[in-house]
Amino acid sequence: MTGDRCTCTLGIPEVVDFGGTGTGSNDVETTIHSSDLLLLRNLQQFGWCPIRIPTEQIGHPPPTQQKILQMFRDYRRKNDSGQHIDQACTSFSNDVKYVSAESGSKEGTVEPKESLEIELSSCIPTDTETSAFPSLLPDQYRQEPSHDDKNNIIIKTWCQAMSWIAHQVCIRLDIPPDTFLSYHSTKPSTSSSSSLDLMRVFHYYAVSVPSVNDVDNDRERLILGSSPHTDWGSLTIVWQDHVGGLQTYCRTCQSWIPVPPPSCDTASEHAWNVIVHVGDMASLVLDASQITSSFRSTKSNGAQSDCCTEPTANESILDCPVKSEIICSFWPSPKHRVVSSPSHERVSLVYFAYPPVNATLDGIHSALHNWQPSHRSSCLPLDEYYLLQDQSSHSDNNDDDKTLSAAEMLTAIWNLPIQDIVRLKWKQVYRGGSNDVDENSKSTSNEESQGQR
Ligand SMILES: O=C(O)CCC(=O)C(=O)O
Ligand SMILES: [Fe+2]
Repeated sequence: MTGDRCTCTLGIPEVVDFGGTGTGSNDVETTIHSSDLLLLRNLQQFGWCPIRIPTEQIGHPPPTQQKILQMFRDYRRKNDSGQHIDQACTSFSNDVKYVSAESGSKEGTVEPKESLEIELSSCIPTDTETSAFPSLLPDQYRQEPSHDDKNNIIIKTWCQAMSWIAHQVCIRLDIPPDTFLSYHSTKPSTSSSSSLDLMRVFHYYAVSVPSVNDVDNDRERLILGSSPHTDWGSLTIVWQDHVGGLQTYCRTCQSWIPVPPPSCDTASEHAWNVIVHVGDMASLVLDASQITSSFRSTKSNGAQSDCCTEPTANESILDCPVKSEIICSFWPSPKHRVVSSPSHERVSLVYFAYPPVNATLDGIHSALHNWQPSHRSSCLPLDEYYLLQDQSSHSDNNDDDKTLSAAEMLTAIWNLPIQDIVRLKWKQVYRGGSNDVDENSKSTSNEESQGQR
């Protein structure tokens, strides 16, 4: 099944315009208030929503394909000239990491792309720099910066812009931003250094489809730049160029639906056209079915519930498992993938936002207790959440290791600090090489890794 138009009645979500002037199709939906409702409706119905933000709100023009491709050329030129012989992973500065091939599935299929990666904590202006967003460029950089400095500043500016957009989504929906996000744009110094948020700049190669033999004639051959997955965190903000290739899975009509790329007209410097994806953590804490409440009800009254009693010191949390295999969430976590084009290279920016490092899913669930997103919810099997899947490659699996079911995994992570959950996931997706994952860094330093979601 390819990216055909969805045949069910759901269609695709309408663009939400943060500028309030609308896309021209329906003026009723274009006031600020109704655009917030549309955003909420889209996240409830689809788990994702296209958003247009006028450039003047962000203060910096959106990326262009040309600019991003130039960055990768700059990196390669520098690398070829041997300047980074000892730091194969470091790009324009110590903050920006280059990641080459990635293996995106358990089977180890290599995804034809490269990326540059930066953590939000590296993007916050220090006290000596300007802290006023969106005037991000420190004075020192206004004098003739080097090529690398320019790339470095631009990437940081994009990262801040994407972080700001995630923050705006929460504000517009009245979600306390410090439940879903670790960073307030109004308080740049607050706990930024311990944020897990990161942005990746992707370059997907144009890959031609191998010739189809007779046996496979009726099956379409797709090259996946990013294999199907859900994102682990709270919110993901994606900017894609006009080539497109991002697709989301419609669980109703069971087919892949293209996420429309901005047309060449709208891909102008006047607006940022992005997509917000609900991440697994956000979806799980917005549990409408109350399956995750069984932990708290046993904790608060210590009584036997239909789950079990709170584990004693000698029992593991796994003695108190989630029984259900299905969750009904106010916001579904959308499964998505990227299909490589046979003829056009594609670029994107992907910003992965996580809750505060020391928060727990349980704590966020409680904090959002009074946040009523209305009553619509979608039910999906727990094993649809990649956060709850064991993403270790088959060859990494020791036969003695018991693989946890998705329900057991949810039980196991429910009260863990977010940073521990994410560390666990990095370990699962780390591929190959003799070096251990550097737990202080979100990057692996060898040739083949799997992307953070
Ligand atoms: O490049 C894109 O458009 C999306 C990639 C993605 O979904 C991811 O890296 O998690
Ligand atoms: Fe993703």
